[in-house]
Amino acid sequence: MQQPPTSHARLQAWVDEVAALTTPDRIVWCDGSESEWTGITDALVDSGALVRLDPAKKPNSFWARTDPGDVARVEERTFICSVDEADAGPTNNWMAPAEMKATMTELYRGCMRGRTMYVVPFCMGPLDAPQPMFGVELTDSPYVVASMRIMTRMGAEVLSALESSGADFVPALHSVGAPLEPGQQDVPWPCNETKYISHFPETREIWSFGSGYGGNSLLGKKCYALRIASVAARDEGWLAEHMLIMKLTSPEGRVRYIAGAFPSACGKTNLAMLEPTLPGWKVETVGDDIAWMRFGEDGRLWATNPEFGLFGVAPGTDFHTNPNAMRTLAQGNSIFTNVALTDDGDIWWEGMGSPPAHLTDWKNQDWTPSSDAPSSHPNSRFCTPIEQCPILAEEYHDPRGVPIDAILFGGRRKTTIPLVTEARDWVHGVYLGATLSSETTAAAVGQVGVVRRDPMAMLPFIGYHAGDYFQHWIDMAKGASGDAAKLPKVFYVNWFRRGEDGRFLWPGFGENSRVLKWIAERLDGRGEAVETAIGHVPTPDALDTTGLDISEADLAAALKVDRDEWLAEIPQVTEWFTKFGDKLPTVLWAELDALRARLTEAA
Ligand SMILES: Nc1nc2c(ncn2[C@@H]2O[C@H](COP(=O)(O)OP(=O)(O)OP(=O)(O)O)[C@@H](O)[C@H]2O)c(=O)[nH]1
Ligand SMILES: O=C([O-])CC(=O)C(=O)O
Ligand SMILES: [Mn+2]
Repeated sequence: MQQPPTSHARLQAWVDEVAALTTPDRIVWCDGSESEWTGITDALVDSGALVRLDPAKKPNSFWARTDPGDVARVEERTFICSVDEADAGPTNNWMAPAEMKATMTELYRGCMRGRTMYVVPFCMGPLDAPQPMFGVELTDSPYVVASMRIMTRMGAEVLSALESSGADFVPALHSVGAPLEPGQQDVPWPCNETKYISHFPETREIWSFGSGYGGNSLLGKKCYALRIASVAARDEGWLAEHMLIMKLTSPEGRVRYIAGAFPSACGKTNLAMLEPTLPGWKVETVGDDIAWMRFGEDGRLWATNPEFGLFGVAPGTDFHTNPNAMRTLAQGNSIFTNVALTDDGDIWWEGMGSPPAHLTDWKNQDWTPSSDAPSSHPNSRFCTPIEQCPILAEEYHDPRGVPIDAILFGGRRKTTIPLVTEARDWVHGVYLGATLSSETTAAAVGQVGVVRRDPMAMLPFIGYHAGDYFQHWIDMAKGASGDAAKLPKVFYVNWFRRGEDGRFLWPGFGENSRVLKWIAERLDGRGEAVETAIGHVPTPDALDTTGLDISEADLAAALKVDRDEWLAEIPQVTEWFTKFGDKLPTVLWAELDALRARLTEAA
């Protein structure tokens, strides 16, 4: 008798059960090998789903176009299916697990007909971690398999580690929801108008249906490493956060590790890969999107990046803004989705220098610089191996991670929020995170540019009640062996404040190193600041602006604490906090009261 593909009984039973429900033509157990990648990408090229880029320009790289209706995360269709509705809280969509499973089971029935079901064993974080974080994704999308090979550690090694440890894994089921009838011609981007991105926090399961877009389909990323992991983190006393992690070294050689939470498409990848304009300063990348943070034996908060690749916003990325991303991509082995294709087999997007005379746009139409619409979707993405990043920190590979000195919160705000503010203490820092606001971006389906609260940049990713999440953050102070000095210092940044003429006041990108320098000085107990009603803000002189082309007026406007703008925030924050009822930690109400009092006193 033939050996079953795995000795892991629970995995085998689940694969059999899903196959019986979804009825794929065949099942492939992915080993993650080079030859498997070649086979999958060759087949996608043959079917027209991918276009191979010119190997002289981007070796082993591909251009993908989605269905125009499947370009971003679908927050309206994302569900936290806790047993008790109250556990999902006011910021999540909820459906009872049994009801969701009944609904989705009918959608899944026969949904892989005519397709291959791939079994993708993956591990979030290093495989040699003390407790490797396993998952297995079942998917009928070869695009997802290829992308998962870039974004996670996956394949035979993971499966054998899973088998030999007998460890548990997060089962993550994905289907594009587009069965093929015999003889039916496939489309380049199969998907379904009906979409569900469902999470079952108690049983740690993920069910995704109808979308092939990365944020909805690469289930190790947002679904596992944020939504499911945030629940595990609450239960076990750690944090799963939407954060970049960077290593910052001063000219004197002093190393600081900084984590930063900015909402989707608000600058994490760019800050994580920053090339400082200040001489002698060095930035190295540990992570660009997700941080898992646990207390070490030393009482400090240590962060790891569970991912293996970068799934970054393409538009705006070029040699001036993010040279290290360009160098990463130049090495190839990447998938570009919804960008434009040049006539000579390379990729292009808005922000990458002056446009060529002709392109094929993300909708596969001819495009010229006189075209009305952009050539690339604003949420077009590159998917590329993080190990190709030329400034990857060696600590990336260390399962212990790095001890975090500072946490930055930041959003995209035209007004109100100064370039940088240091929190007064940990609880005030949690208040800043809990009230973080940002203009919406193209990373999620819906209106762009609307200011909304996005607490800790986790609004779409908290897998439970956000009020409990705030309390969990406050309780982290107890985890630092009671020694508050060991907690990271919290800062609030805004690279996106604008002048009355609509210009960005601050040049951003590599120039953000000047703000990082001030933060490092504050960590050293140096750095000039004024104590304002909202926290400690640098004096214009305290920022190193040597060689920077910025007017005094713009710098002052970027740093300004405008009392009226801040007073106008108070009723909005009150309304926001009221949503959480008695789940809102009372210390956060106290922070709001204290802020109001300070603002009024300052009058
Ligand atoms: N003006 C300005 N724009 C920036 C800055 N940093 C990033 N951006 C732009 O903001 C957009 C998104 O930046 P990313 O760094 O990809 O955002 P992210 O936070 O990693 O986003 P997700 O991958 O969606 O979580 C890009 O178009 C960038 O060019 C900055 O300092 N100033
Ligand atoms: O998940 C995605 O599609 C990309 C991402 O990082 C985000 O939206 O924050
Ligand atoms: Mn993200």
